This record gives sequence, structure tokens and C-alpha cells, in this order.
Amino acid sequence: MSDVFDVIVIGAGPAGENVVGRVTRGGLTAAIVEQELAGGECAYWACVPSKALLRPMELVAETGRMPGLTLEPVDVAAVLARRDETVSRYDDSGQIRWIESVNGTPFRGTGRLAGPRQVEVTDGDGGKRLLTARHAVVLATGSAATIPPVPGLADAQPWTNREATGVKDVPERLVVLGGGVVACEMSQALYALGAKETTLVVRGDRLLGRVEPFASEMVTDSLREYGIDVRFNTTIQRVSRPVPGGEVTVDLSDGSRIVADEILVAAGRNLGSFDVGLGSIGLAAEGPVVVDDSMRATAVEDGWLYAVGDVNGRNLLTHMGKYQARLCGDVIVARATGGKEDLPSMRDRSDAIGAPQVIFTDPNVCAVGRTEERARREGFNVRSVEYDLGAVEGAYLLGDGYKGRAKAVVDEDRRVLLGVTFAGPGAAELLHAATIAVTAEVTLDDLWHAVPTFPTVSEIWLRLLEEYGL
Ligand SMILES: Cc1cc2nc3c(=O)[nH]c(=O)nc-3n(C[C@H](O)[C@H](O)[C@H](O)COP(=O)(O)OP(=O)(O)OC[C@H]3O[C@@H](n4cnc5c(N)ncnc54)[C@H](O)[C@@H]3O)c2cc1C
Ligand SMILES: NC(=O)c1ccc[n+]([C@@H]2O[C@H](COP(=O)([O-])OP(=O)(O)OC[C@H]3O[C@@H](n4cnc5c(N)ncnc54)[C@H](O)[C@@H]3O)[C@@H](O)[C@H]2O)c1
Repeated sequence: MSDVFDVIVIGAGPAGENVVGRVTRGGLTAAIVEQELAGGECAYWACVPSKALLRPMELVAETGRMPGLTLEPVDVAAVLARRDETVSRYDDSGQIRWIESVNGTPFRGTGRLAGPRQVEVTDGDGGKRLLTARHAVVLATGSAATIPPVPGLADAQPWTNREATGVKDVPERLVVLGGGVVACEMSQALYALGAKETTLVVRGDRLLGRVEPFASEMVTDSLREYGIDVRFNTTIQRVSRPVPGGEVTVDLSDGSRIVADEILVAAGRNLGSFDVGLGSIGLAAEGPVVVDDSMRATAVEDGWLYAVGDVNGRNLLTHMGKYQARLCGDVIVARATGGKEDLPSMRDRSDAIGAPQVIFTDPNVCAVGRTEERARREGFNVRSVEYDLGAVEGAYLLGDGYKGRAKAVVDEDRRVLLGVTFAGPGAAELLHAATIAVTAEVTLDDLWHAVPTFPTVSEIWLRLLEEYGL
């Protein structure tokens, strides 16, 4: 096997795999190096299993809103068995077959830059192999959970997203450090599966700090209605677990102590840039690899290094990493073959305007574009409108007591949407219409003619426009 490829990708998560798919489609050869499981964090320990664990909670809540329907208690073992199916039982042979089916060459091992266009692969037995790229090396090394330096925490075998999404025995008593997306999603999922004494310890004064405040409040209310103890402006001072696998004792800044079965750390991510040999090409070994809008690392001479997905720090979301990967792959092909390399599809526009995201809590929080606060900070002439999602006929028909809210942030100078947020049960599928409107900068006057069907929750679009004054 030749050790020279047109393109070498380090990391076979969703971003890395998509680079391979695009460059081989364009006629280049590609190697991809993976040190764990092809498919990455997303497929085995993040998006996929977390959503598999959240779906039963959503169905229970929805059934509860419909008079006349009753539900048997959740069969936790069956839910966990289905979760195992969704992660292919932690077996990546299907992903490896896909890489081979698009003519990529997979290598098992840890990849490290060993100089310009060179990648050293170390396999599980310590064997080394040097790969050389004719055109480009792409970093797609993702991220890993951060463990904050709280006394005793690292020694207390804390759970990260890996243990939480891979849960085998649901702990009855759970402490969660953090108030972001993982904390909210996983505490609700695990609560619904039996973690009936769950406490969220949040150092700030709100959950989900990057979304509209009304959506944070709705999620806080929902978590508390479920029975989850959410404590704001509180930090963890010390953790101890004297007996491995035994109880965890957690001392809080308010002087209280919680004894739990497990502690889940959900405090953000370390980007996978620290051990990939950036020093060998004179770059800082931690923090995001800064890229331009074609995903090319800005600090590297000759432009042979690219970075896609979590590692470039733009937006830590699978669909954004895959989007970056598609355009990066096309740019690499164009630059290698002398093709046109600045087509509109070959530059990242979406990350800067506010990536679409669905947070799969009950209620779903779905947002795209800028929040009102961000739009004002960026100097837009802003007007916002809000509407009660539960007052839309389509939502009423979904069941009793449907609670939701929508907000649109309008650029008054151009009469286009800068951002949209929906918070409500099952609202996830509403988001893409908003993504199209925000990204394509459709004017409100044109949106008026996009008539939502009756009786669907999408009539929220009509109500928001009426609220605006149309
Ligand atoms: C609990 C949880 C739930 C999430 N849910 C969602 C969701 O619903 N929707 C969403 O859009 N996002 C979600 N995310 C975020 C999402 O998982 C990440 O944005 C996504 O996985 C990033 O993809 P990636 O390809 O950049 O990196 P990763 O998926 O992290 O893949 C990187 C790969 O690179 C490999 N690697 C790293 N270093 C090396 C090396 N030196 N050599 C060889 N291989 C290496 C790793 O083993 C890994 O397989 C969630 C995250 C978490 C933690
Ligand atoms: N549905 C989805 O799209 C989805 C689901 C899960 C995760 N993700 C993505 O994965 C990434 C990681 O999620 P996350 O929840 O770990 O990160 P996050 O950035 O969403 O939240 C981190 C939380 O930890 C807190 N924190 C950080 N350091 C702390 C410390 N030292 N002490 C106490 N609290 C501390 C922060 O204040 C914040 O509340 C995010 O970018 C998120 O968007 C997406």
C-alpha cells in the first residue's frame, strides 16, 4: 500500500468522514486515521445515544397531554437495549465499510503531524508509519469533556458524556456539574429513566447561556416540574469518593452537602488540538485551530493544513462540522486540480450568522441566527416579536396543556429575520423553515406569502408576522 495520498484526514468523526467523501468524489485519494471508533464522539457517546435516551421521555410527556391515553411504566432495560442498537453496539465496522465504499483508506491508530504534509500514525502496538500528503492534511480531531480542577473531582471517577450516554445502571441519585446543553439534556433523560434525586449545580444564574433568556426559563421551569433540583449561583467546592464505585460526597459553595451515586461533569469541551503535533509546525498546541472560511488554517505557510468540526472551535455541532467538511473537501479538490475554488458553496457563511441548533430537552429549544441581545450588540436596528406557541390551533390539537413560545428578531432596516427561537414540545422539526428564512434573508413581505397549513404548529409563522404588524 502506498504511503502517499492526496489528502490525509486525522479523526474519523462525522466531520472527518465527510471530508473523505467529498475529496474522493472529486477524484483524489484519501487516507483517514482514527484512534478509537470511526463515527466519532457523535455516533457512540454524544448525539445519537443521547437522543435515543431522550425520545422515551418526549413520548411519555406527549402521551400525558392526551386525555384517554395511558402508558405502562417505562421499561428501562428495553430503552437501554435500543440505545445499544443505535450505537451499533460500539462496533464501527459499518463505518469502516462506508469509508472503503467511497474509496477512502482507513488507518487505525493515533495521527500526529510530523512536519509539513506529514502524519505519523502510531498503532495500538506502538508500530509507526509515516504518511505523506500531496495536497492537504485535514484535522478533524473533535473534542473531549473538560474536567474542571475542583478538589477531589478527577479522583472521584466522575461521569462525562461517555458514561452518561452509555449508562447501564441508572443511578438513583445524580449530581450534575454544569448548566449547558449536556447538563440539561442528560439530567432530563436520566431522570426519566429513574434518577429521581437529580441536582444540577450551576455556577451562573441561568441554564443554556447561549439561547434567548425566555427559552432558558422554560427549560428551568420544566426541569423543576419534573422534580430536578436546579441550583443557580452555586459551585462545587470539593468532591470525595473514598470507596471506588461507592457513594460520592459533594460539598457546595452554599454550605450544603449532597451524597449521590454518581457525579456527571458537563462543563464544556477540550478541543482535540493538544496532542496532534501542532508544535512540529510551529503552532500553539491547544485552543482552536483558527481557520479561514475555506477551513484552511490561517497560521500555516503554503496553506496545506485545514481543520473542520469541533477542533476549529466555530460551532461544536455535528451538522456544522459536516457542512464545514463538505465545503473544505470541495475546496481541496478545486485547489488540487486547478478548478474554480471560490464558488458560493465553497465558503462558510453559516457559522457566522448563528448556527441552527435543537436542544432536545422537554421543551425542545430550537434556535437559528442571532439572539436579540447579540443582534443589538452587533449594531442592528432590532425589533423583536414573541408569540405563545400554545395558542396556535395546531399546538392545541396536539394535546392539553401544550406550553411553548416563539420569538423572531427582525432587522428593521431590511425587514429580514436575524434570528428565530422556538421553545416547545416537538418543536425540533419547525426549525428548518426558520433556518431557510434567516440564511436566505427572506423579507417579511415575502414570508407573508409562504402560507402555513392549517392546523399545524407552523401557523406560528403567521402569528409572528401578524404580531409584527403584517
Ligand atoms: C452528550 C452530547 C450530545 C450531543 N448532541 C448533539 C446533537 O444532538 N446534535 C449536534 O449537532 N451535536 C451534538 N453534540 C456535539 C457533537 O457530538 C460534536 O459537535 C461532533 O461530534 C463533532 O464532530 P467531529 O467530527 O468534529 O468530532 P468527533 O465526533 O469528536 O470525532 C473526532 C474523532 O477524531 C478521533 N481522533 C482524535 N484525535 C485523534 C488522533 N490524534 N488520531 C486519530 N484519531 C483521532 C476521535 O477518536 C474521534 O473519533 C453533542 C455532544 C455531546 C457531548
Ligand atoms: N442538542 C445539541 O445540539 C447538543 C447536545 C449536547 C451537546 N452539544 C454541544 O456540545 C458542546 C458541549 O456541551 P456542554 O454542555 O458540555 O457545554 P456548554 O458549553 O453548553 O455548557 C457548559 C456548562 O458548564 C459550565 N461550566 C464550565 N466550566 C465550569 C466550571 N469550572 N465550574 C462550573 N461550571 C462550569 C458553564 O457555565 C456551562 O453552564 C456544546 O457546544 C453543545 O452545543 C449539543
